[in-house]
Amino acid sequence: MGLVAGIDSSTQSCKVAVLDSGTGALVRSGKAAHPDGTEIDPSLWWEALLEAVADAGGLEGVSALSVAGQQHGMVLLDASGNVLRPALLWNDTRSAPAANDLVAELGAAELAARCGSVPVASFTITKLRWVRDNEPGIARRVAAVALPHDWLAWRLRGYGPAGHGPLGPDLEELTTDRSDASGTGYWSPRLEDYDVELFGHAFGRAARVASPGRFRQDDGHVILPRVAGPAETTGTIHPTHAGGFDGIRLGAGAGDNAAGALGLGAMSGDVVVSLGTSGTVYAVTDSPGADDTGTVAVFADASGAYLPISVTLNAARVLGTTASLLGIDLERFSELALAAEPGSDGVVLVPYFEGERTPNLPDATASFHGLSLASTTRENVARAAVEGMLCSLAVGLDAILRQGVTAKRLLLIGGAAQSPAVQAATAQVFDVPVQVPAPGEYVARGAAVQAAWALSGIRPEWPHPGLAAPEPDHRPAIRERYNTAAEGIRF
Ligand SMILES: Nc1ncnc2c1ncn2[C@@H]1O[C@H](COP(=O)(O)OP(=O)(O)O)[C@@H](O)[C@H]1O
Ligand SMILES: O=C(CO)[C@@H](O)[C@H](O)COP(=O)(O)O
Repeated sequence: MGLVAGIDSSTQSCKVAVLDSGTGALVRSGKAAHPDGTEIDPSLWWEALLEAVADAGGLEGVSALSVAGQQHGMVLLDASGNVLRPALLWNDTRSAPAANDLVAELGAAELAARCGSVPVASFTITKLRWVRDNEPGIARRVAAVALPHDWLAWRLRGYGPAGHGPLGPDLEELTTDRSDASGTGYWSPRLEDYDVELFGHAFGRAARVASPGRFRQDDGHVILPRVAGPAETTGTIHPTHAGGFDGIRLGAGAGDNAAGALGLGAMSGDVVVSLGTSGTVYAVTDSPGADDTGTVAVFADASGAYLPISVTLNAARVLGTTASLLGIDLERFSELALAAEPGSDGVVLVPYFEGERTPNLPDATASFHGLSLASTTRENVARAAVEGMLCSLAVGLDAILRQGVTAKRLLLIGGAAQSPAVQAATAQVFDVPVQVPAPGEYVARGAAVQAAWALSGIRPEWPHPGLAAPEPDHRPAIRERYNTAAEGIRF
């Protein structure tokens, strides 16, 4: 039995899945937590990755591995490969004014045309503009900019600063993939290339693509990771980081949502709703769309196609926060929500607890609406939290469908997808047949798909894990009440 491994280094944790390369059956898995926060020292991701690999029983028998990661995180490296500051993550909103500046300077339509998206605070390019304006001393020392999965893969291959990488700090060996490059805001899905002029406009410094084997002259250019192809082997894991095993191939890696699509085998006609720290709704399309409203970002996927996506800042933690408010655990929370009627008797939660990315309201806060003496019950509050989390994503799906995407099946994944209340409410909020794959880490599974693809040269078609299917039960009134409440919010 050949083995492949997939890693998901996401916001709240690092997950490792070791699978049978022939059947896709899960053989063993591991997990390690990440600290909370919107800016994190990448060395904590590295330690969690090593801990999660150990928790999964190590890499013995593994022939290939890929790393998927939370998107957009800004890892700044100096010429010696040192991380210059904690990484600002996708959910850090301090660069919202910088995003507004870029839109004011270049226009939403031009930005969307050049790099597929209207950048908001989540995008790497806005974080770079924030560093230029607020940390000029650091900006001057930046020799390379990497994303979380890029940096972890570079470290796994043995590169790193003195004392942390047996192969030394060769920045020319940095690689990424098209799906994660899409989230920088300076890589174009249409051109399949970086827009280095846009990078220079935002950061005030010239950039070039990493060139393996190039003798590094300090030409003053910021190095951007080379974009590897979907089935490319970018190197091997250094034995030091593989428990002494040598020759384990490393795939290109991916952004977590694109890896999730690979893990599900999502194809045209599928839409995926992922309820993790972020809420995402995305489809797989053969051509890039365009959206200059900012509701939909046009990313590349990890298979050579495209991934129009809408993302919210507030997803699974809406339920955790509300459960804490009610003093109950998530299992009891689901029971309570199911005890309420669909529509929560008119109670609506607009869940902008951390501000919101879509719509772009970084300073917003959450709000309850429709509370009366009769409707203010624990059951209605719980259900309103579930419905509000889903409705905010349904707005994004509407925008994706307006691009001509067809939704024949909605696949529900992410930690909160395991909630029976979430599964039932999804069938009521969305007017698309819902299927819930068996509990699993589909981002890590997708990274393992990529690893198997790099190993064999053929994209594996592993059988689809078991699916639950809540009965269709669309309740348009839920969205109507939510839209009325949300439209009134301005920050
Ligand atoms: N049964 C459940 N009901 C509601 N939320 C859940 C449930 N199980 C896990 N979660 C939530 O899912 C989140 C973790 O999901 P995950 O997809 O791993 O997140 P991420 O990939 O962003 O780290 C946590 O916030 C956790 O509280
Ligand atoms: O910002 C995005 C996608 O644009 C998020 O999807 C992040 O990639 C974080 O993912 P999770 O940690 O929530 O899985």
